[in-house]
Amino acid sequence: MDRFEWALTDEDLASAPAHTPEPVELADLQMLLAGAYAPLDGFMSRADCAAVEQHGRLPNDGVWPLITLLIPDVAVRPEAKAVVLTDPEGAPVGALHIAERWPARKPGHSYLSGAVRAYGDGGLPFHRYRLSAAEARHHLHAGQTEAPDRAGASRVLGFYADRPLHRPQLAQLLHTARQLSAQIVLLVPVAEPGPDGLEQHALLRCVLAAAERLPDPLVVAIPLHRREDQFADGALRARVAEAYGVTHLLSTAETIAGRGPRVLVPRALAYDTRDGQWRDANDVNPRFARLPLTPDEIAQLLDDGETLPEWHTPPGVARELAKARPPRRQRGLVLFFTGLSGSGKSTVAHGVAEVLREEGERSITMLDGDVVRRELSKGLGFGKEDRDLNIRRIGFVAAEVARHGGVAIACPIAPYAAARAVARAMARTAGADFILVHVATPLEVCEKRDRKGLYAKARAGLIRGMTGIDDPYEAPTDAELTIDTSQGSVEDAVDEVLDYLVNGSWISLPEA
Ligand SMILES: Nc1ncnc2c1ncn2[C@@H]1O[C@H](COP(=O)(O)OS(=O)(=O)O)[C@@H](OP(=O)(O)O)[C@H]1O
Ligand SMILES: Nc1ncnc2c1ncn2[C@@H]1O[C@H](COP(=O)(O)OP(=O)(O)O)[C@@H](O)[C@H]1O
Repeated sequence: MDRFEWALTDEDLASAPAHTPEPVELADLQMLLAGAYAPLDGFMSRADCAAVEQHGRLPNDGVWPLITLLIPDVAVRPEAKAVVLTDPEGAPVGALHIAERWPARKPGHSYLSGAVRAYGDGGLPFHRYRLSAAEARHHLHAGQTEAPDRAGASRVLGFYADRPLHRPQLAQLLHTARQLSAQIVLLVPVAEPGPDGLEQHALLRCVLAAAERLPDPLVVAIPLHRREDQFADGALRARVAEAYGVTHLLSTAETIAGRGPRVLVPRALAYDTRDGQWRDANDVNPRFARLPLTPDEIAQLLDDGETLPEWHTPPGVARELAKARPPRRQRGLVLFFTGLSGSGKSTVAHGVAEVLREEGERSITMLDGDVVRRELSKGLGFGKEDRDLNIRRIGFVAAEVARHGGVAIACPIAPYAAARAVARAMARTAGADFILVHVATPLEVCEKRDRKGLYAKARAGLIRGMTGIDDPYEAPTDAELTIDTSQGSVEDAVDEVLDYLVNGSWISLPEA
């Protein structure tokens, strides 16, 4: 592994170009700064990258994913000695002393390697829980109450809390910590929403509520980002845990390889209704056993507005989860119609909005095509880039509406799947639901309707780039609902959408 030198002056940094890295790179930077990737002290060198790509590991070291920084050449000129790395708001987080630069496969881009240092005050949410590896080890050392074991080392039991802890996980942790006489460290990954989509602050609050039930645990927020590769993720988790002083890792991950803490696979527990204890599932008479709820069962209870049962979830955790995932009736919702011009998106969307307004339970924001193009996307055309930008803007506004519990109804053509996926992701990140309705009326019918005469003009060659004629429409494969307005009345189409919303508990309507 290459070790890097840091030899930059304040003037070097003051005149260095700035660049906002991708979220994974920014998370890696923060991990490097926290000493969480020790012994790695900077973005990987070219030789290290080659080793990882070929063998999945660094020379004389264990399994590693690539820890790289890719920059556009225009952002950082070849003669630059350093680059200041900023968070998405532009606040500096760290600086890189460029040791090496080599061209990437992506045209116009290069990789940079070298040592990193903290710089500026950006990128520090979860401040109180963001301990560096050294601070965590110091804290654990100071908090040692148990005598060191025979080998002279004290034990630290680590657990990655990327989901809220319920009673079974708490029981497993307590049991294992007692057996080992170990202190407990809860590592909460906060670089991105959890695997079930739980927003990071909500996750941390859930973990803190659960932590009250453990004996003096150390809760650490770490900016660890998942990769595509589960194997590399597992290895990285073990390595980071080790850097934070963990000697034993309670983990369900199948693939934690190589060196690092001892990985303990927890026993399956069941709740014994006779005495209210969680114990080894094999030791509970099946007649009196309740198994832990699955993530899907928990999600269903929350969607329906049920309180999570006390035998399974401490009330403090249940309260936090109910706030983070309110019942669908109160949760923000983006209802996104897509389809060809004239397919009926606008007519059906307005029909649905009208019923919801009459009902009066929810606040409705209509992002109508014409209004959006006038107010939000004025000046944009119908080339791919402009259409994508239009959908991105709609997705952003819709997600903000939904973040605060509102219902946003949008009805653009949105011909490109990737742009629709961006809108979906923005809604999810805002803690809202996203329902894609494909208004799949056949082109011939849309063309016959031709309310604005655009199809006729397109056929006559008077306008270009008309969706469905000489511009693409990528039919969704991920629509929650598909309707065809060539069959049936407007009312039928509106009812189809309303039925879907009622059946999924997003709304309730009085019986007709
Ligand atoms: N070239 C071309 N292709 C498609 N549509 C065109 C075009 N030029 C203008 N129009 C009119 O603009 C409306 C579509 O705008 P959108 O904002 O929904 O389009 S997109 O989602 O950004 O692709 C669309 O309105 P709707 O009929 O309500 O869909 C058209 O009337
Ligand atoms: N079942 C139906 N659902 C929706 N629209 C219908 C239906 N039957 C006929 N139409 C007509 O089709 C046209 C659809 O236009 P519009 O809603 O503006 O489409 P879009 O927003 O997709 O461009 C309207 O004139 C509407 O009255």
